[in-house]
Amino acid sequence: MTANKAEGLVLKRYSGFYYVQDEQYQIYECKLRGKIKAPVFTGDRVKFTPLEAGKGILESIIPRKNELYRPRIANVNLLLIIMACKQPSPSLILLDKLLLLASYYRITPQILLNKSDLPPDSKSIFIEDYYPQMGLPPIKTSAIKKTGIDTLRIVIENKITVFAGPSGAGKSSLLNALVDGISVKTQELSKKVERGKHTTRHVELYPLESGGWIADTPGFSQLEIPAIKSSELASYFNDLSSVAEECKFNDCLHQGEKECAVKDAVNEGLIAKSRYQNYISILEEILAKERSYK
Ligand SMILES: Nc1nc2c(ncn2[C@@H]2O[C@H](COP(=O)(O)OP(=O)(O)OP(=O)(O)O)[C@@H](O)[C@H]2O)c(=O)[nH]1
Ligand SMILES: [Zn+2]
Repeated sequence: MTANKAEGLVLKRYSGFYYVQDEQYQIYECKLRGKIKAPVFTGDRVKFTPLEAGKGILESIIPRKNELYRPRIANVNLLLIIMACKQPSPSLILLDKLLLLASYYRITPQILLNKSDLPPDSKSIFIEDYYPQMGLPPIKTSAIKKTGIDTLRIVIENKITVFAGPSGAGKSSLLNALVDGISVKTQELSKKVERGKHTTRHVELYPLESGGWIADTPGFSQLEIPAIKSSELASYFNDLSSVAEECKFNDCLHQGEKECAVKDAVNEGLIAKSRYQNYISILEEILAKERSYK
């Protein structure tokens, strides 16, 4: 029995069926083996038994690397954080929150600055200067001029990618540039994206012909801060955590304390003020939540 089992990736669930893509890019319409009780997510890697005529039986879920609940998707490899160089000006708080979420859910983040055909504004220049020091060099694209798209293709190759970013940054335009003239499936995606009509409940993965899958979802539509303790927040900020060890107090929150290495580093210009301010504003949100639970 086990000899003819195959491995595949769940692209979507639709009216009781799971659409599973195998390693040869064949798609099978699978029913669930009765004994599976745990919910199957889009993005799950599964074992299945192929049957005739593109049908199959989904047998088991291979353990997940990560899982998101809103949207519900498993095994995301890349969070593509899309900001425009200007129009709209990049949102640094959104960027830092998305980086925090990526780190919390153990998803590799990639910053992308779109609209590189326009002169960048000061925040965009800041992102290009500062974030590479944290190991986060942005890629630059112009969805309109079609520049940087090949670099983006390489970055997302063979990965499950979720797009995120403010309205107007160019997410739909980039998707359209990526899927330009490709398969029917992906053209459906670009149409869908244009209409901007997707529910977050049924996430669908679209295979790109150049390799990789893009989730049909705005990604982290809910920017709720996950259950991080106030004492752990700084550990998710690479630039803060690297100096936090030198704080006088082990439990320093880098807020009102005296002799805080983080605050010193901010005053010396080693840590960006915006990063520190965004840390403090998220910290205050978490502290307020913690107080309300007491
Ligand atoms: N100059 C320039 N304009 C762009 C570029 N990419 C997108 N735009 C324009 O920016 C506007 C917003 O682009 P969208 O692709 O709709 O942005 P979005 O991020 O999908 O926005 P939402 O659907 O609201 O989340 C449109 O008018 C695009 O034509 C670019 O690379 N350069
Ligand atoms: Zn401190």
